[in-house]
Amino acid sequence: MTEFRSGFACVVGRPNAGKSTLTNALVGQKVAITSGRPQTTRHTIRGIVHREDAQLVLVDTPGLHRPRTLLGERLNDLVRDTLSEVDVVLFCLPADQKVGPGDRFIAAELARLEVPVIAVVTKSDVVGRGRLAEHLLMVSQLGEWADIVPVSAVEGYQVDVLVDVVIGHLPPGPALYPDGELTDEPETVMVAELVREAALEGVRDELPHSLAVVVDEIVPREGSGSDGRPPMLDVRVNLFVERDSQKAIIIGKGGERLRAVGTQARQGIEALLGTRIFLDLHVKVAKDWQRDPKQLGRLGF
Ligand SMILES: Nc1nc2c(ncn2[C@@H]2O[C@H](COP(=O)(O)OP(=O)(O)OP(=O)(O)O)[C@@H](O)[C@H]2O)c(=O)[nH]1
Repeated sequence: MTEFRSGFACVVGRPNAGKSTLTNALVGQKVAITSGRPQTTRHTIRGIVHREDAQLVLVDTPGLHRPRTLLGERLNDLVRDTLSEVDVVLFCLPADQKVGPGDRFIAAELARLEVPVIAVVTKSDVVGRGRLAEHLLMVSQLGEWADIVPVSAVEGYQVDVLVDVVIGHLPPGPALYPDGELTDEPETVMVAELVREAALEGVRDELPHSLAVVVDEIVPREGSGSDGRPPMLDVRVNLFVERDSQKAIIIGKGGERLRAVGTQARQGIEALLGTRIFLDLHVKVAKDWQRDPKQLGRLGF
């Protein structure tokens, strides 16, 4: 049995180099779920690659992710810190563009690090073999790379090879994060809290005590995310009240109030999850749920 490996990587490269598309191809659909979630690392997690034998956590590099500013300035200490804290750096160099001053600038900065850097030649599907070979040669002369891997994130070409190569550079260690979307307790609790807050805005009386909000599921919308943007998420939430009269209050005349609740909650949830969502709210009556142990359990109390 091979030893389990885990660690952090970040993807760098000049604007339009294919960083986001590559990140999404590496992590499949999980990127949106994990984006914007600060955890034990103080860096924002862009996605997690879960495998039988390894876990790779892709983190954002402040500044290098907005390389337009980078080209004008020196890399600041923060960026250098981040880059020296990860286990491996993926440097994207698009095959359809000549190695230019922007790439040389980043290469020079990366040369100062101790961390292994993998040169990833992105978009190899858009050029012929001759051009690709030429580009690989130019890239190999640009610096000291731990590996050079040509990929096409759009066609999925060599993405698995790249994952193997990256994991080869990770230290042995246990998984850092749980597998599976909904195991992330704090996130679903926060989503429920945002809905609850919106639903209770302007209402008084006993309703606050009678309302239980439960996140049913958070799943990526099928087919979304192929454009390089984080996938859109379907967020389904149940609002449990104790009486029909309370249900009527939450829903409002012609559903007007529930729509307003949805609009308000959606803004907060999108900011939290860092992606577009479709928020599906269902109001249900669970009679006297507060006094019923079975129901309490089901509602997460
Ligand atoms: N044909 C092809 N196009 C690609 C590939 N990867 C990315 N692209 C396209 O290249 C463009 C830039 O890709 P992004 O992933 O947004 O690049 P980025 O480096 O994240 O860009 P910035 O956010 O500006 O730094 C998009 O139009 C992608 O669709 C690829 O493997 N093949």
